[in-house]
Amino acid sequence: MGKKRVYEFAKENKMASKDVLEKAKNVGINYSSHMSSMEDKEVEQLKKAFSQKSKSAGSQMKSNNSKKTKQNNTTSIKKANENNTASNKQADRPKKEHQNNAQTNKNSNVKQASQNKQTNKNNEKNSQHSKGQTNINNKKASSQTKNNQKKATSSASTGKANELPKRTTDEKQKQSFENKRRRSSRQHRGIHGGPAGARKRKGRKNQKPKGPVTPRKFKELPEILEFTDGMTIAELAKKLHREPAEIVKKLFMMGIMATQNQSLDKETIELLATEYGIETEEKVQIDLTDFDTFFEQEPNEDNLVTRPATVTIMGHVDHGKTTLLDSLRETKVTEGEAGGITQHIGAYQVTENGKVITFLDTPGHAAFTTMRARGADVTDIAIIVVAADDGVMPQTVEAINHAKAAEVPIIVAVNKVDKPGANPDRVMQELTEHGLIPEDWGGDTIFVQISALLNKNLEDLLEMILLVAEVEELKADPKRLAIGTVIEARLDKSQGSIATLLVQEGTLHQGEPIVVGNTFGRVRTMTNDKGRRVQEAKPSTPVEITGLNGTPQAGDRFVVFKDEKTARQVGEARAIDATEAQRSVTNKVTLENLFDSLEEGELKSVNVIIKADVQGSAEALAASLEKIEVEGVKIDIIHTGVGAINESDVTLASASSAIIIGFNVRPTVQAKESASREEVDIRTHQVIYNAIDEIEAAMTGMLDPEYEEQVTGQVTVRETYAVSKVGTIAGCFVTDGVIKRNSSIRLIRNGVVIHEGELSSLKRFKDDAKEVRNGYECGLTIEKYNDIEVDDVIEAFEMVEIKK
Ligand SMILES: Nc1nc2c(ncn2[C@@H]2O[C@H](COP(=O)(O)OP(=O)(O)OP(=O)(O)O)[C@@H](O)[C@H]2O)c(=O)[nH]1
Repeated sequence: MGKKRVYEFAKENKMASKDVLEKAKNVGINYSSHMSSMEDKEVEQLKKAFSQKSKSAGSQMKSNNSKKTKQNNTTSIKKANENNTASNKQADRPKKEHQNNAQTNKNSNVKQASQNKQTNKNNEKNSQHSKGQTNINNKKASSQTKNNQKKATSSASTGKANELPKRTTDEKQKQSFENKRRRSSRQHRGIHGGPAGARKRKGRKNQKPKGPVTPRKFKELPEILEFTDGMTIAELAKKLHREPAEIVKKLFMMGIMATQNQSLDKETIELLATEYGIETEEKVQIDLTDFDTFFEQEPNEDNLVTRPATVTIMGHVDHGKTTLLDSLRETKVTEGEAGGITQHIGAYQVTENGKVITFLDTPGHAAFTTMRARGADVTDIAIIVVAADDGVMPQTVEAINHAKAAEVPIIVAVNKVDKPGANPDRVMQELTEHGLIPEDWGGDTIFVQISALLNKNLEDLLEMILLVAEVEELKADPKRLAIGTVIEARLDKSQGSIATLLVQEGTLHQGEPIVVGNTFGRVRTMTNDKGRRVQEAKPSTPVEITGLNGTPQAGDRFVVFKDEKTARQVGEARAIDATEAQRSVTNKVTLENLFDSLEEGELKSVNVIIKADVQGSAEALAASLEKIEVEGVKIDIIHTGVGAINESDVTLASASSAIIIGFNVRPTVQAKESASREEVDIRTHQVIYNAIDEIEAAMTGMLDPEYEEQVTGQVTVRETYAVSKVGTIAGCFVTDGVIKRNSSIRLIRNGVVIHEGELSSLKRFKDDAKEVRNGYECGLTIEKYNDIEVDDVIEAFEMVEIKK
């Protein structure tokens, strides 16, 4: 038996590897990780150190659970601090405890004093993010944080004030409603501004001496003025318990002219508050449609509990990713569940030593990166599978780089060790070049040699995952409203949209209002990875849900809201935002926008993908298309293939801004869906020439059109009438061709062009005319031009595009 490793020692002594590492450090032994091997002498030394510790910590070390021990210690430290007895014991404790201690000490006064209050608040805050306004204003807003104490006392005195820094959604909704009302009332006043304003002024003049119409009870100024940027004077007046007129006056004295309904900026409001001698606190409005708000929310430390790790398996093609996922699923999932049949929902959980691990069921870094690209970082640990008989391959390197880019810890699973040509050492050697050095060679990467096919060493792999998870200290707050990420989503004929969600924080319950990506709804049903209906899903748990009004996409994030109304509003707003965003970035090439793309210099060649019923037609079409060249713009065939246009063609087209031409083939349903989502242009034809013509026409159309002037007719001015408000009307006779209402004109006097412009009216007798032909009389006026004289000649012309 070889040397003992740190994690084995930890396991034997029923404690966390992390604690062992720390203790070792304290006694002067530096292990690089939990995989480090221990000298016998060190084992003894550590045992001694721990037994001393257990003496000094009293009965607490007796606890079996190492985590518990840590917590117990911390709580006891807290207590000790409170009693001011901690200092005697400190020398004995490991470094981390010192840190804890110091921190607790530091925090204890401030924290402890406010904690009761704060905890309640936080609880409320965290568990009710649908109520929107979180404590952000505490962080960002208050320009006067020094005033916190004051605030505390004032808020303590009134229950309502106590809640103020935390804006609830109700308040937020009220606020946005208020804003709308304000806007509409402003508009209203805009329309009826005169009379309303006048009435007010009159009223004030007449009634002021007699006192206000609605006598207001005198109220003290608030101690803190809570405001939002852009508040109106009227709104501020309410907050300040003062008449708006008084504020208008005050501002006037400060040199700021403003009316009651005028919005004031932050600086002015702060100035005004200074005038009144009170402090300000800005309330920052949270945009509920921005999910970052929920994902970046400070956790409520008191609620944090350990959560399962989420693992993604990556590696080169055929190195055994799927086999590993299947083996783990078959041996581990079904094992624990009597008659359990695993469902493919995109993720599943296995239990090892009573601890749960969540595996994402889509192997490969493409899915991993797509998720990341959409802002979803769900993976905690990456397993890089490398076949021992094949070694490090291009996609192995890619996978390593993807994992490194995501800053996710890596475990290497050297697979297929059962194979005759297996050479695990070579794999290790090759991986060192990519920064993955095994523990035995002085590095800190965990390598496990497995055979996914024969289920060999899978337990070891799971144990290592648990070990890394433990070191990572993965925690989540199950008490808040759930947030997380879509793992998979599809449209089902009978059930509608089905999405697999991975809960990342909070607990998801059946029936909750939810916004998923740009869709929303209520969680109608929840099914777990074993196909069982469940009522709730805790952090790191994947569940399949129904009840959404649309189908989200993998990698979309979800947020649960307290009430359906907010969920609907947020969902609808996000859908609108997404449509607008999509509209503004239409960079996909379609035959329609081909010309614009070329004009902006984005394209020098047009990428085309050809799918045909037989290879011969595909090649013929490709050859013909490649011959088209219009003004230096060429066709570039990036892919040809036989068979229906599938999703992969669309993905390729989307990634390379290509147009897909189908000859005698149609797109599959999925391809059609994905093409409309990705805005990929698919053109299908039965006749080769039509396909060529269409492309050629589009390419011709996309070239800069050239125009030439075409004179359509001539008229002579016979009379002129000066009409006030209209200008000069010319009574004319069409001597040649035709003059149209939308013609451009040139006014010629004695052979000299004296004006060029547009008509502003053209009439036959009293009626407006679209055009007047040769031999008829007409009346006309010229836009913004009145210097028309009898015998002037008016030439009508049009700019006509020259066909190439
Ligand atoms: N001998 C042996 N063969 C294995 C082992 N693991 C996987 N294989 C075989 O290797 C081949 C590829 O395995 P997959 O699991 O499909 O590999 P993959 O990495 O998922 O491949 P892609 O999905 O194409 O990326 C299959 O024929 C497996 O049976 C193993 O441990 N030992």
